Amino acid sequence: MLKLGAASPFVAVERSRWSELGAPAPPLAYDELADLSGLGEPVKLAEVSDVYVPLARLLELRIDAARQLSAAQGSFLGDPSHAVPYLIALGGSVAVGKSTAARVIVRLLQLLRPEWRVQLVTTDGFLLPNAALIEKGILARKGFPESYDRRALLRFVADLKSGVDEVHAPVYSHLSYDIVEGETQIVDRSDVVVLEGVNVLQRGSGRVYVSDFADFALYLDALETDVQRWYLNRFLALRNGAFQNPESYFHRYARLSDEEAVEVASGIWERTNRPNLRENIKPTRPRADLILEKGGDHFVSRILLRRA
Ligand SMILES: Nc1ncnc2c1ncn2[C@@H]1O[C@H](COP(=O)(O)OP(=O)(O)O)[C@@H](O)[C@H]1O
Ligand SMILES: CC(C)(COP(=O)(O)O)[C@@H](O)C(=O)NCCC(=O)O
Repeated sequence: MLKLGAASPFVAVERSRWSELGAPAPPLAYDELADLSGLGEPVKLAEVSDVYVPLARLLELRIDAARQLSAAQGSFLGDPSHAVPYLIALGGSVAVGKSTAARVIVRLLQLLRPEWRVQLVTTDGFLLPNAALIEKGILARKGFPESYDRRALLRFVADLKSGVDEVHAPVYSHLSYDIVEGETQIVDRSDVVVLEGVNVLQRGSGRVYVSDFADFALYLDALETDVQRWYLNRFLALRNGAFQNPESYFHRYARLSDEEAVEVASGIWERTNRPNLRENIKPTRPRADLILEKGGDHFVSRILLRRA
């Protein structure tokens, strides 16, 4: 392990050392991995066994320890505690690979502990509907802090962590590029919830933040030029796939040439996602408990872990 200097709260673990932790790997077939992956290349099996399996083992250890602590404190207080879900927050830029990593982590936790109910929630469900963003003149700032119903998101995590039996999250569609009216995701009887989104580690002007309710916070990091490339590639893949659907908000981009599509996506990146990364997302990195640093090939090269 590498010390990052006396003032750093993190220790750095090189991939080679990290990959030796927490073996053996639970069985995860290539086909299943392809299903869990996003639009691009499937996540490599080596990436799962070297990076995500040790991560899932570490999370398993921390979840067990948190449960023991909660039970011990409950018996000290003479108040057997009502089990509440363990909340894992996963933040990072648009297109850095959060949804992909979150799906892999959820699946590995399910394989490691089949008795646990593990659910995935994405914060895009808490975006304001397009009509409200248009009214406020901030449609081009989708993903910025003010584009979310922050109070509803805070309420959601507060309810979850205070043991409310059934909590509802609104649902966002990347196809219609809008909130799906009347649809909700039910989170109930969960042992573990992974909450993924650009904003999970952000703080506003309030006194309480989403991260106050997170038991463990992950930040997925990469060079901005790499993330931009992944964003453009995903946009090109969407143009060949989802955008062809007439229901898609971006259907008007379905017939763009490669060059035109890159120009449109670069514009969205430069006007919206890059400034959001610089102003609102990257500054949350030091709040994480664990940072995964990815190289240009999506491989995690280094892990920074907050000292326990
Ligand atoms: N580990 C990985 N290996 C290969 N490709 C990946 C990996 N993680 C993400 N990607 C690709 O990068 C793009 C962005 O990933 P995604 O999970 O959609 O990002 P986010 O949820 O952060 O916006 C997608 O096209 C996805 O297929
Ligand atoms: C809705 C999002 C902010 C969600 O980001 P996520 O947390 O899923 O990475 C993003 O997908 C988005 O739509 N950004 C707006 C600009 C764009 O179309 O890329």
